[in-house]
Amino acid sequence: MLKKSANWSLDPVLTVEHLTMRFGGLTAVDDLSFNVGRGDITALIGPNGAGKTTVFNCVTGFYKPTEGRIAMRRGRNVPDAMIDDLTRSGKQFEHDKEHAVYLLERMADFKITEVAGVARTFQNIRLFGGMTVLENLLVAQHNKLMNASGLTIGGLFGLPGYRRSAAAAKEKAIEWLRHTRLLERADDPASDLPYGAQRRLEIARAMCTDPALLCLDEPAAGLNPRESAELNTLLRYIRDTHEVSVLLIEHDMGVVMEISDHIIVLDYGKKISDGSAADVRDDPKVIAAYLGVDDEEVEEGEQDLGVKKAGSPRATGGGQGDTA
Ligand SMILES: Nc1ncnc2c1ncn2[C@@H]1O[C@H](COP(=O)(O)OP(=O)(O)OP(=O)(O)O)[C@@H](O)[C@H]1O
Repeated sequence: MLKKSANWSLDPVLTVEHLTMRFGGLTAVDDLSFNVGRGDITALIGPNGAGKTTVFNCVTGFYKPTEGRIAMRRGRNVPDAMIDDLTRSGKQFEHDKEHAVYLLERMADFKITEVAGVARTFQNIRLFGGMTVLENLLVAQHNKLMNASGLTIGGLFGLPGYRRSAAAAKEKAIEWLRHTRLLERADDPASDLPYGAQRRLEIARAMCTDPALLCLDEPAAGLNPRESAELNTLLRYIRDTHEVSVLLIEHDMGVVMEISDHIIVLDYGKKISDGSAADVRDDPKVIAAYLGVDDEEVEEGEQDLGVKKAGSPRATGGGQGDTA
């Protein structure tokens, strides 16, 4: 069952405003604004080259946007005024007793994960292949452990605080191995896992950093139908049980339409639709630009919509059959 309330306008966890990213003469993301609702699964979709990965890279600090504000909001109903005050202050983040705001465009990528609570997975799996499955999850918690050690050798060799944190890190890793059905493979090298299991391990690793927002870049790519169904169950579990908001890029429309509370559609770096799965599915702009019409019809649709090409060639066939 999909949730009905429009969390993205009532209580956003992420607010992206006027985001623009230029690479030389190419505008990959063009004055884009959208919200991600707290506790929602939000999908960012669009044809190949629409700018989805560039948006992800801006949100997670891999790119510094050319223009725009990206505000991560922790705590319920963060007042807009708090974000405006922070923007004027020139600081990266601010908090009071109930809320915290982080301006991600001002923060380094590691701080976005560690401090602002945004975790991500990649289109191309990036695990430590030579390490065991369990070690991959412990490494993800390295920073927390180093802090618990007091950053001293003495700490590493025996402070009770460090021992407690090490035990908690292992417990958390085992919990996520269980949720992702990888416990039996805990001692195997990560590179020995089949592809679908490596994708689940990436999600487990991201969850071990205790994120408030989990960003997944094509999590269903390369999965078979059974694995895609399992992914849906896992993402719902993460949303419902751990109160984590999820933002995903996905080409598999079966996955997107089934699990998304909210869908944002990009074409040539601009937002062309934004709403529930039903709203987006029935939107003629989306059908023209994305959902499997041939090139000629896409051209006509774009002319009708006045969508301006960014000057880059777009790969054809960026539909659901592409990567699934
Ligand atoms: N680092 C970069 N340097 C130059 N151009 C880039 C860079 N990254 C992305 N682009 C260009 O920006 C545009 C948007 O690319 P992006 O990868 O964000 O699209 P996408 O929607 O994620 O596509 P796909 O579905 O194929 O992954 C494309 O024209 C791409 O070639």
